[in-house]
Amino acid sequence: MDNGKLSAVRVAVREAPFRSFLGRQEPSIVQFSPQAGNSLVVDQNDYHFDHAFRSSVSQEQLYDALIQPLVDKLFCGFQCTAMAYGQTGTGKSYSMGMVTDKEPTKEEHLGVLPRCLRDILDRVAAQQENTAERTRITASFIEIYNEKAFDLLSTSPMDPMVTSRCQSRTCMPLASQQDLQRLLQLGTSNRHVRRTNMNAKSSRSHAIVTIHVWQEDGKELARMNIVDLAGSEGVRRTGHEGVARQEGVNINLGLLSINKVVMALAAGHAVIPYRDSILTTVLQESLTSQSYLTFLACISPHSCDLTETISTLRFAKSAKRLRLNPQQMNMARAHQLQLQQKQSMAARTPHIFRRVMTSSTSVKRSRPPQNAGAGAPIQNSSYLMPPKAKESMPLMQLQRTRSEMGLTPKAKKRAREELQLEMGLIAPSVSDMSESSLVQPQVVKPLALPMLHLQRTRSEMVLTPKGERRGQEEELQLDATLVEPSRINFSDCTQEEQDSKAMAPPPPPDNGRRRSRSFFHSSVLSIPEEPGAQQQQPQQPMRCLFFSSPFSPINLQTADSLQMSGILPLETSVRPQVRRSARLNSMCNITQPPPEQQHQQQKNESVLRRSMRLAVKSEKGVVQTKDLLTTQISGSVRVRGVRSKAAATNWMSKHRVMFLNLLNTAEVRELQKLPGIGPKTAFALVMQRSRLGGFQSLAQIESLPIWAGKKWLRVCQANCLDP
Ligand SMILES: Nc1ncnc2c1ncn2[C@@H]1O[C@H](COP(=O)(O)OP(=O)(O)OP(=O)(O)O)[C@@H](O)[C@H]1O
Repeated sequence: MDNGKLSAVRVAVREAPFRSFLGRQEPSIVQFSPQAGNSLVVDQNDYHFDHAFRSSVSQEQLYDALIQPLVDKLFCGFQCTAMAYGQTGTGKSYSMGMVTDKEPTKEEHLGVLPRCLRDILDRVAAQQENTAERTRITASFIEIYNEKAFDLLSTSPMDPMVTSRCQSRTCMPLASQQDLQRLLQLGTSNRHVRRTNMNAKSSRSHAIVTIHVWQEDGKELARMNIVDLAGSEGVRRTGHEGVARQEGVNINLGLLSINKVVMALAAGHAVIPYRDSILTTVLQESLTSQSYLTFLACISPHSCDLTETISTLRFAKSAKRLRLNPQQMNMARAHQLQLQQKQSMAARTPHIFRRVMTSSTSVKRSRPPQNAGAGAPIQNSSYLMPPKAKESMPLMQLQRTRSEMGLTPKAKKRAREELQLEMGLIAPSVSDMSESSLVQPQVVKPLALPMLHLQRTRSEMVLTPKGERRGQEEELQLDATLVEPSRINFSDCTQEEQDSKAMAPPPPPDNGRRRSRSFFHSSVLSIPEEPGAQQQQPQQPMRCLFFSSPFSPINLQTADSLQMSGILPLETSVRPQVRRSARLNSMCNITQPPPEQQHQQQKNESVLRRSMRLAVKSEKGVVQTKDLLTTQISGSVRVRGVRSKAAATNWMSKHRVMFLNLLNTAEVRELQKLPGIGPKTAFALVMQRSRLGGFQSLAQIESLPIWAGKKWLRVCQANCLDP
């Protein structure tokens, strides 16, 4: 069966016969086009639908043209809904086959429901002849009356249903037409019906009969909803007062809400008002992307009903604009499961994003693996991230890149520092000490670096040449400061000495020059340093016991690095948090690593230093090395030419995929953290995603009607995407 041929939303109009009790025969206000069977003119307005049925159309013709294709879809595993809408007394219940008389209904008057069931039972019988598969058919019948849902097949049909979407309904097995007749009789006897000026047996409630097709193993293969909406009516025209009037008001409320939902969906609005009424809440599943939807708009030929007829046609017209993307129920379940898995994964990681995006100081570290002895070099720095965070690396990288965009230069620098910290490029800051006492010395993990480098390259693509130069300079300075890490030892000091060292008063202003836009202004690297102390320290090699590592950020600058970077020592101002962290950490009783580990650390240090030197020389053109490791370690060396273009293209395609994945999986609160996406847009995206059953491409997202003006362009720019 070709799934593509049948439009997901089909709209048909059926003209009702003249109401005999009105006692007049007048020309119909509806003119049908003699050529096309799908156009009509009412009040000089043209309307085009999938089908336009005259009053003379038979029930069978209507069924064959409109509903039979739905039954085909039902057996392909799709959820299908047929809904009759229109003014009271225009034949909705008649068309849908929801009326039961004491005498058996004549064959020609059988409506959609009995025909549909007959079709389904015939197919099931044919299927069972050919295969060993056993398929079960059941049906439920609920009504929505006065904004309350009632299970008409339950033992207490007068008690309103509790669950908002009426998921738990009484189902009756259907094996024959007699079963259906019993079901309809039971249901309609419990349904609210009243005599009105317009209809002797006017339905005062919206009725939904759902036929479920079950597989042998108890899985639901598909379902068909047959919806007979109560008729729209002018309260004055029905001549009702009291309870009946209130019924009319509630009927109109439900119809108005369904109207609003359809219009909002058709217009691609961000917020779909499903919750406006119980009717739309119950029908929510059928009015989203999951279902094949068929509307039958029933209209009156009488001129006195012109207003209602035009209103019904307007509704049908807006329904025609709906674009749905039905999914097979089993596939939808699999997709739903997949989505749930992804969402739960994403839900575990926002704390990581938040830290990278909003933290201006430190990145917390997790405990290293148990087998890593104190002070032992850890070959894989990825342990810095919690295991759950490692699962979601692509998302994190996306967020990081994103976090760099749209930030102030200072915040961007901090983000980069944090990124480097996570990648194990630099040692933890003093402000991390309270938590980082458990962190072991690290070796730069080369494999973790290409992404970082590409992210930088990308992030610089949107910078001005000046900004780019400044970024490079700053990175170079950062790299240079990393080359020569030195040590400090608080362990040999008493508490007072430690405090006095840490809280030394700032020197006079002429003691050093402060860089106004330096990395060192962030708490990660804003480490006080006395020029004199630099010479004294090497005499007695000291080790930062808080990290059991020589890569202490306490004193990262040396004469060499200063020479390279051109950075003068910072004045010895000490930030309060540094002092506090130092005090706290000095209280921790951490033992000094054994000599062999110290030796290993020194070796690591020298390897890092050499790599950095090479990288810096390469930047200056002294060493034309293609050593990727060197290039990556420098962080500031730009790969130019063809290779850089290819890398950028590669990066962009990966980035686009990651971005699309994120939009397909993230929840509203995660989406709204993305640059350029606010809470409303995030909500709109999630609604559209649920409507469409997931986004296929960024182009599809771009075409959504939720982007006003150049909003999408701005989102792309803010997220490093090619628009
Ligand atoms: N196409 C038709 N052919 C024959 N009889 C029809 C047709 N359409 C409607 N009727 C008759 O008109 C009467 C009203 O129809 P019906 O109850 O289906 O209207 P309705 O739109 O469901 O009204 P309400 O919204 O008030 O329930 C019924 O007696 C029905 O048999």
